[in-house]
Amino acid sequence: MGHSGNLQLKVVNGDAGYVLEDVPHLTDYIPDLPTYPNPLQFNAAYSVVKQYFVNVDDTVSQKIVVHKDSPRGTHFRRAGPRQKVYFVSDEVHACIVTCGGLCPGLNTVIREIVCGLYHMYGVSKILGIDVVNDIHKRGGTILGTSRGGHDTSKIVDSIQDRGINQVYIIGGDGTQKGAAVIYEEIRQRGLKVAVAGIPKTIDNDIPVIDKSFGFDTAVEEAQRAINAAHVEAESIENGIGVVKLMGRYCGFIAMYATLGSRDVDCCLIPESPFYLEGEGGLYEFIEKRLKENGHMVIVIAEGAGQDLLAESLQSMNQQDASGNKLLQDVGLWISHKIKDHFARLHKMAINLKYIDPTYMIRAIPSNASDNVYCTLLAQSAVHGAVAGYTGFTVGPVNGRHAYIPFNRINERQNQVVITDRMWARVLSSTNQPSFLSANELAKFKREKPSCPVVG
Ligand SMILES: Nc1ncnc2c1ncn2[C@@H]1O[C@H](COP(=O)(O)OP(=O)(O)O)[C@@H](O)[C@H]1O
Ligand SMILES: O=P(O)(O)OC[C@H]1O[C@](O)(COP(=O)(O)O)[C@@H](O)[C@@H]1O
Ligand SMILES: [Mg+2]
Repeated sequence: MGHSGNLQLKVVNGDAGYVLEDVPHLTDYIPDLPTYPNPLQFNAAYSVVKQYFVNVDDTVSQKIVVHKDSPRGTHFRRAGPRQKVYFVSDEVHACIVTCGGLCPGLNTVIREIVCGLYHMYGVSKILGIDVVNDIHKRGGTILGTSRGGHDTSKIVDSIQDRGINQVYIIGGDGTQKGAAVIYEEIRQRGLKVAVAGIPKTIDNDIPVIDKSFGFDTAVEEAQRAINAAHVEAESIENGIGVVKLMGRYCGFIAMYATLGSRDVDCCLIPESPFYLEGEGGLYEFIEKRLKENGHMVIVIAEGAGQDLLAESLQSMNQQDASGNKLLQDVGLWISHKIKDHFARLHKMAINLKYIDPTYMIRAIPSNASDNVYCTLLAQSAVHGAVAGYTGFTVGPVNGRHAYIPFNRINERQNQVVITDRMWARVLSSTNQPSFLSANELAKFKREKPSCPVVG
């Protein structure tokens, strides 16, 4: 594993507080590169488009809610086809790589990079990939994936030895950090190789972009587990259904699955600390809800309550090969705690069923809307690389696809902001306690400035 290295930032300041956080271009370090007319203008399918190409000066604003006197803030270069390209078709030798955990839509992105390169730019040399026809109907990734094992020098040696000049890297926060150091090494070696990142994560914790692909599909699949938990719980006296959903450091899947379902009585996420015993605690709430409704459903993100687990179990502080924290099974732990608590109470017999769909929500093919999203991501990445941009991640910012410099994607991870309206919607839909005292809430409001939340 490496680090982000000596990334050179391209920031353009304009009047009235306008800031463009631009992405690198091959001509930044290789002067006098020849350009060619974009072949897209000869493509029959695109002849209906009023304006073939994105204006070179188009940018996408990160901030869309503004006041009369507020600065216009950060902008990113708009994604899309350019009039001039820096590669001719038969010069391009592309490769595609997928890293990290699985995510619905990986095969669609692969397929659409291949199809985009071929149909829009006449490129046929794409390393190791022949037939992509129906791969979008399958979950997983046809290329395989892994955690750990990053050696920048060897990777760039291999790119150089094979004559690859466009690298498409699909992966999450770890992968985008890897992509950033690969780009930096390529720049230092002065190679004409465009590096494009396509952000992937089931947890939806990549900053700046509106949402990551596959997230909607995962939230939809999570409904099946929640529905089963609800059916089980409501069919038996004092039934409790506990569903554990993915989310290592953030609770977006749990939050959206809860809001999508409306059958959930309590949603627990890593960002919102909770406690079990005493007034305002989880046990008290469970007892109250069972008395009112006779059953309840709890959704818990896998990263929630890890501090409580560490207190009662021996914390092992283990990591996977990529340095991600390995978590204790909070779903199993909380199910045992609830069962033990009510067994000790004697006055209330409960029936608890624990459902852990884990990999089922991410090992499935993407739904139709994620497929469309993946297609746009792939095409934006291809347009960017062919136009000579490099060292960028592509993604929608306020609904418009943009090229975002790696440093912005890699500087932090997105989390649910529990002082934002979206979390309030959850609390209001479940009517669960916030588990926060007035003092703690005030502290959260002070400490956590609003950061982007999907939706
Ligand atoms: N800080 C880092 N610098 C360079 N490469 C990294 C870094 N963190 C992770 N990687 C590499 O990125 C790849 C995927 O990372 P991982 O965290 O498993 O998945 P994800 O990309 O989904 O976050 C691994 O090969 C890992 O070695
Ligand atoms: O068992 P694995 O493959 O390491 O993946 C499990 C973890 O990956 C995640 O899905 C997140 O990883 P990604 O950001 O790579 O999608 C977590 O929610 C989960 O804890
Ligand atoms: Mg990760």
